[in-house]
Formats: sequence, C-alpha cells, structure tokens
Amino acid sequence: MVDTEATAELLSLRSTIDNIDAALIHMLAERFKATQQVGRLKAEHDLPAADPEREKRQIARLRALAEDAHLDPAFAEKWFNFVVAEVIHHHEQIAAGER
Ligand SMILES: O=C(O)C(=O)C[C@]1(C(=O)O)C=C[C@@H](O)C=C1
Repeated sequence: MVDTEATAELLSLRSTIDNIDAALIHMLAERFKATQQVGRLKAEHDLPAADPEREKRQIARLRALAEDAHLDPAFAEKWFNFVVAEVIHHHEQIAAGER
C-alpha cells in the first residue's frame, strides 16, 4: 500500500521542481535572446563566433560559484559548454544569413 505521507511529500517536492524547471526555461530563453543580439553584433563587425578567452574566464567564475553553492563544478562546466556550443552554432548561422 502506498504511504500517503510519502506521496504527499513527493507531490510537494515535484511542485518545487516544476517551479524551478519553469524558471530555468525562462532564464535560458532570456540568455538566448541576449546571445542572439551578440551574434548579430559579431556578424555586423566581422568578429569570430567563439571567444575562447571569455569562455575560460566564465568557466572559472561558474566553477567557483558552483563550489560555493555545493553544486558539482564539473557539472556546471559541462552545462556551460553545452549551452555555449549551441550559442556558437547560432552565431555561425546568423553570420551565414541563415537566422
Ligand atoms: O560573449 C560572447 O562573446 C558570446 O558570444 C557569448 C558566449 C556565451 O554564450 O557565453 C558564447 C560564445 C563565446 O565563445 C563566448 C561566450
């Protein structure tokens, strides 16, 4: 038989997760709006899509923030690299007139 207290706690935790996931989606959407503008600026001024030095600085910053927040810094770096790869792809599409 299902423990009703455990079920109630699970539902409550899932409600918190739902809110956090919604916030993450909205924050990601805002981040991509900003990077779309960066992509247009870079294309207009013939600047390279990627900026490895900026990425290095941001990874160091995010790893430190993750450590403070008790989040695995390796995961924070993986997340950043995953997002940046998509951003660079968007920048290249903008420069090629495909976006
Ligand atoms: O800051 C930039 O120049 C960007 O293009 C944004 C961004 C990022 O998404 O954080 C993406 C690609 C660059 O390599 C570095 C950073």
